[in-house]
Amino acid sequence: MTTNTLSKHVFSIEDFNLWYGNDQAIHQINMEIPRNEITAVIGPSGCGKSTLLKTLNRMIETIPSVHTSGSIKYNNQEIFAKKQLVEELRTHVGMVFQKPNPFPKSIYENVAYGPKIHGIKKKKVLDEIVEKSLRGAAIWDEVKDRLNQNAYGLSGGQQQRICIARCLAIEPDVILMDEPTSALDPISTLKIEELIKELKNDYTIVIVTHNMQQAARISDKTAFMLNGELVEFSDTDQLFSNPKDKRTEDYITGRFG
Ligand SMILES: Nc1ncnc2c1ncn2[C@@H]1O[C@H](COP(=O)(O)OP(=O)(O)OP(=O)(O)O)[C@@H](O)[C@H]1O
Repeated sequence: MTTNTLSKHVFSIEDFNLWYGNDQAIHQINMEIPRNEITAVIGPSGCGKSTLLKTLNRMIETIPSVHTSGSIKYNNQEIFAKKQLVEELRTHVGMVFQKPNPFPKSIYENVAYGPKIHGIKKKKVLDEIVEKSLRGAAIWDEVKDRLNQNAYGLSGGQQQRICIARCLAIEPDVILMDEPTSALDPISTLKIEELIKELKNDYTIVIVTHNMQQAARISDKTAFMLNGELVEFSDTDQLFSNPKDKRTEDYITGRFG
């Protein structure tokens, strides 16, 4: 897989279905995720948001009962193709989780971990990557004097920005975020939201959120899912002000969910 020629849509999802054993969790989804934009995925609990997100970097395959049909192309190449190496896909498509999950290591080691695994050994190069990534995650000034301290000593919001820095250190193309602020207080949430808006200059972001206001605040496009189906996928302004589907309208006006 090469990212030399970048497609307009990072992901093209066609007739995609997913089952956990006999239970179908995703039904016939068609969707194109635009490059350098923020796409939010919203919908009630259990509608399949996380499942869809975790499929995009094939994280879902860690669950043995999962099987799929249809096609998902990343940068014009089928992610399920036999020749596609999962590790390679995941260097292009990074992920940030709901709960900050730093390693029990120093701040520096958390960020240097990915580049080291990819064979970078020179201290000077690693130092540069660590600084650039921490700056990119808007946390450099807060931690620059304590890079050797354990990341567990940071607040939840700071830990989440360390996890974003860890993700940036592998120079991804896309960042998947699974409810990245749901474990954070309002001030940390705002900081992460500001950061996400800045990151879209350099990355494509797909974010799952329970929080409709958050989707409205930060995303360019919003996908509304219900019972494993993609009900509506539109520009965020349009989806919240003038939804095309009655089910979207009912959800965003709080009639269910
Ligand atoms: N590991 C699993 N094994 C079996 N079924 C699963 C598994 N994970 C999720 N499911 C089922 O798949 C469906 C979609 O779940 P998913 O977690 O993707 O929804 P979600 O919209 O992200 O929900 P939430 O907002 O509560 O996180 C649900 O019916 C769920 O019970």
